[in-house]
Amino acid sequence: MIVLKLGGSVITEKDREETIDEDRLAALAGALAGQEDVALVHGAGSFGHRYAAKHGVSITEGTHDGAAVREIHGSMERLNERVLSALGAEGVSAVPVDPLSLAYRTREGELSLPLDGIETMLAEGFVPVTYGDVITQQEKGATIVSGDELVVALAEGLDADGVGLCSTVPGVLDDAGAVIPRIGSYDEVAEYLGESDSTDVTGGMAAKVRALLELEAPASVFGPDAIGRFLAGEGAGTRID
Ligand SMILES: Nc1ncnc2c1ncn2[C@@H]1O[C@H](COP(=O)(O)OP(=O)(O)OP(=O)(O)O)[C@@H](O)[C@H]1O
Ligand SMILES: C=C(C)CCOP(=O)(O)O
Repeated sequence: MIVLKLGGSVITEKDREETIDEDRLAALAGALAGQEDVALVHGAGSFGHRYAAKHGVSITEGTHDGAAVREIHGSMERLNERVLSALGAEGVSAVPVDPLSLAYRTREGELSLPLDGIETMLAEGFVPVTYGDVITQQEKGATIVSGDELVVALAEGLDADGVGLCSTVPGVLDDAGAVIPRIGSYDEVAEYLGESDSTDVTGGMAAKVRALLELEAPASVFGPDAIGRFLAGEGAGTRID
């Protein structure tokens, strides 16, 4: 099975509040038509990040304010609903997986994500669709979990054969803007890796590469045009292994 993340900046217009990139989302959903054995994750883009920033909540900064949690989570639910309906329109048997209700962080910040329900969804032919969200954390109230963290937890826990991150960029880029074909260690590319270029409380490309290098399964970072190649098992963007 594969774990695939649709980047928030791909499926939304990241600089326009709560705005979907309809054409992009429809094209990605079309590429996934007929696909099974895939767990999907999506990021926040213009939906979750600005509410998280407004309330000062991040992966490490928590809140005990229920209204803040509801506002961040509500925004992500609205985005998830749109992703589900785009997938549904292509006949994908997509079903939601809500991190706030399912997952939590320990006091040390470790993510706990029970997988039995998701495994059963996959076994029954559903395509689970989860997303970066706000989740509770012991002694901190609630913090953000990024879609990238969920990708790692799903890939490890479900023993994925492959991992894909579909982002706005065609891959991890070097200082000349060229796609780096393969990354085997963080140090070889650290100088090129930066933060996201818009409001993003979870880290941009540096955090992604770091997390993907820790996985057993090979991972790829690619742009929306390459999703078909990725799903066909062909080379797409940057391979991280
Ligand atoms: N060396 C690099 N190569 C490619 N992108 C880079 C690099 N350094 C920084 N970036 C930034 O990382 C961004 C991708 O990370 P970002 O977190 O925005 O993506 P996403 O996963 O699509 O969105 P989201 O986090 O909302 O789900 C790129 O748009 C770019 O601005
Ligand atoms: C900001 C929120 C709610 C989730 C962030 O998830 P990401 O866009 O995958 O980093």
